[in-house]
Amino acid sequence: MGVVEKIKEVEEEMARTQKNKATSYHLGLLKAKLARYRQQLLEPQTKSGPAGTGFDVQKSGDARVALIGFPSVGKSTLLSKLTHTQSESAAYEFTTLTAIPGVIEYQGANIQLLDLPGIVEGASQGRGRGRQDIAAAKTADLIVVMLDATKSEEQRRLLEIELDAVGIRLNKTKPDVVFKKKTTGGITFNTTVKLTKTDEKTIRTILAGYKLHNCDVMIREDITTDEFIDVLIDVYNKIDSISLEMVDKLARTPHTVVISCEMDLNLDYLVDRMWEELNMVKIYTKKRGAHPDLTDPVCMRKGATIENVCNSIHRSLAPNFRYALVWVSYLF
Ligand SMILES: Nc1nc2c(ncn2[C@@H]2O[C@H](COP(=O)(O)OP(=O)(O)OP(=O)(O)O)[C@@H](O)[C@H]2O)c(=O)[nH]1
Ligand SMILES: [K+]
Ligand SMILES: [Mg+2]
Repeated sequence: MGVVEKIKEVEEEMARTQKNKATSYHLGLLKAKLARYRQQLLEPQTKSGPAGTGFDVQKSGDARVALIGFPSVGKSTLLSKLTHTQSESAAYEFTTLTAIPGVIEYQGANIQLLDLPGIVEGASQGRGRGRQDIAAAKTADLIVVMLDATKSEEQRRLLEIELDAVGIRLNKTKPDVVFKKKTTGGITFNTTVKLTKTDEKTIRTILAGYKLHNCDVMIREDITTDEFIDVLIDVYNKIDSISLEMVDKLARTPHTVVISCEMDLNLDYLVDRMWEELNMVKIYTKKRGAHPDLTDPVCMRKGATIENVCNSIHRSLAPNFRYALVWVSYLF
């Protein structure tokens, strides 16, 4: 049985299983199993072609944002607008066949933007370049899901199905969960509210499914098991071609940004929103007795440790590290 069939089987069993206190542990196990299979689905297949087909783009900069969506929604046009890289765009589908990286310079940070080939229906089951697309998206700190404002709402549902099949959830509010990976120490689990829709055992099972054995988890909201994952923004492009009423309606949808690449509408706002969602902090290093160099920050995601900062400067720094003085300013 292939992985896709196994996933189907588990999903069916989950659908058959009534959700209640007595079954929640069993459902958690199934969920972890699903997570494992999904991960397998994302692992590169050796027989699917020569290595280095353009998807192994080296991570660079301070964070990575992946552009994902159906063909011809304007992903490449956006990359060419926001970065110095030109990615070919055209009116026909599948213009882009590999991952094209560009760099957005913002507030002293370099954000890598990845333009990806269009996703096809069935991508999650290995059709088209979907597998590589999704694998690349999974390496990103933020996924921008791009949609065509001139197309029907159906596209969103179809894309949702593809992304959901690999554990990427579309347009869900980011739950108030703080999650920190560690190298040792096991899992510490804390909640500030009573969990009524999931429980510690289930979440531990899910973490194990993702091979996360050492991390701190702090949950500050009564989440469901499903909400335990992902960060993304939905972007509707081509608003130059729809009615104002329609633009207004789309713009009011939560976690949604409306833009027009062609008419340069709202692109700055999109970058602001990416930055916000990425939760970046700027760290300025300084020498004793000297002012910090405010032109050249080290940019990290919120929650980064001093060790992460050291490693981002130079690999030799952390082993010889003794102490750090840290000043925090909330005035950005
Ligand atoms: N009206 C309008 N057309 C746009 C806009 N942005 C892009 N387009 C057009 O949409 C078509 C597809 O753009 P691409 O950037 O190639 O789209 P893509 O998503 O990269 O497509 P694939 O690489 O084939 O998946 C081109 O003809 C663009 O000129 C926009 O804001 N408004
Ligand atoms: K295209
Ligand atoms: Mg393209």
